[in-house]
Amino acid sequence: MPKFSEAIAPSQAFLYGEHAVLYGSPALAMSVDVKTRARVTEVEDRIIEIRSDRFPEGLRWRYDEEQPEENPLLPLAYGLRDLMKRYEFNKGLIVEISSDVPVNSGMASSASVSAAISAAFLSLVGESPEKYLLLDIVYEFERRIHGRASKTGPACAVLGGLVWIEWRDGNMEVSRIDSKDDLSIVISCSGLLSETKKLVSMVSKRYNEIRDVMDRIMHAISALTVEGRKAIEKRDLVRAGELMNINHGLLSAIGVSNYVLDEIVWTMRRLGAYGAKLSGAGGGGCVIGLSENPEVLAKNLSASYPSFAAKVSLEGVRVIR
Ligand SMILES: Nc1ncnc2c1ncn2[C@@H]1O[C@H](COP(=O)(O)OP(=O)(O)O)[C@@H](O)[C@H]1O
Ligand SMILES: C[C@@](O)(CCOP(=O)(O)O)CC(=O)O
Repeated sequence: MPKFSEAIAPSQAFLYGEHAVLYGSPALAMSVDVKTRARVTEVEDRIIEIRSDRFPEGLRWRYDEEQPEENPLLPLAYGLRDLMKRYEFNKGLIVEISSDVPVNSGMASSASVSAAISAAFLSLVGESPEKYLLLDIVYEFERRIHGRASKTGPACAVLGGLVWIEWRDGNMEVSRIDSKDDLSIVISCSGLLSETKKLVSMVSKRYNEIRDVMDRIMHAISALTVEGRKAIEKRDLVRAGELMNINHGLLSAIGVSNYVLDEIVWTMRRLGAYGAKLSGAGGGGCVIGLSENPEVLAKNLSASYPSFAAKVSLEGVRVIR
């Protein structure tokens, strides 16, 4: 039996502060109990092969003989190649990914996958890194995939729970707040792709063009994120929902919402949500909402959009074999 290891990692919902977190604001996100599983198997051939149920074309790369062809899985292969060098692993790997996380949906599928494969690889080579070291490794993957990125997705995938991102002296610091498992949200999917890299650069262009205006919006998002944290910690869902509504309005203002996302947000509100907003990069992807009864809201929304209730995952990435 070839040597292998397997790990499982949760995904993310942005409660407050996406985009603005790239401009110095804090962010609050929830690790979501919708997960990615990755198995990493050692092989003698010097290859990196990635198979994924979401990317049926896969990738196979003889890493010291050929240049790999363009492929959406390439950033993962490059990230693995770096890890293999760092841990002096001179063989090959077959990586099998199966994920319940919708791709390009604002749920940080990229970070969830990167955390599962990094943790599985490290276990294969007999390492059990401290969580914050693993977080830095996953953040490197994230930067390969997106270019400019915050640590929010990696923190949700690695640490689990509610994660707080803030800037101190020019560095992004990550901490876990709260440790109760009683938070659930509703997630509704637009079916439209949310292309993180494209949206981040669109916002950056706008920021450079009308900086005074954009700075004020980012500042308002920063303030509401701080208030949002207080409301979430107190489990004051009414106030937390109200702040989500404000956050969604400001995300619309910076240009990352659209007709479909706004329609889902309004449908959630009409069906009784305390508040709703797009989650992640926007332009498509998912909308999240807070409600007294997320199961019932998700069921009612399902008539119009694929929707489900999702619980906070207190557990971050975990090696399972
Ligand atoms: N199930 C998966 N299998 C393999 N790679 C994945 C999977 N999910 C995400 N990825 C990687 O992450 C990229 C998508 O990341 P991104 O555009 O940020 O979407 P998201 O907002 O869902 O993170 C994919 O192009 C791929 O490299
Ligand atoms: C726009 C941004 O704030 C969130 C992107 O989230 P996602 O890739 O859509 O899950 C970028 C980031 O935080 O890395």
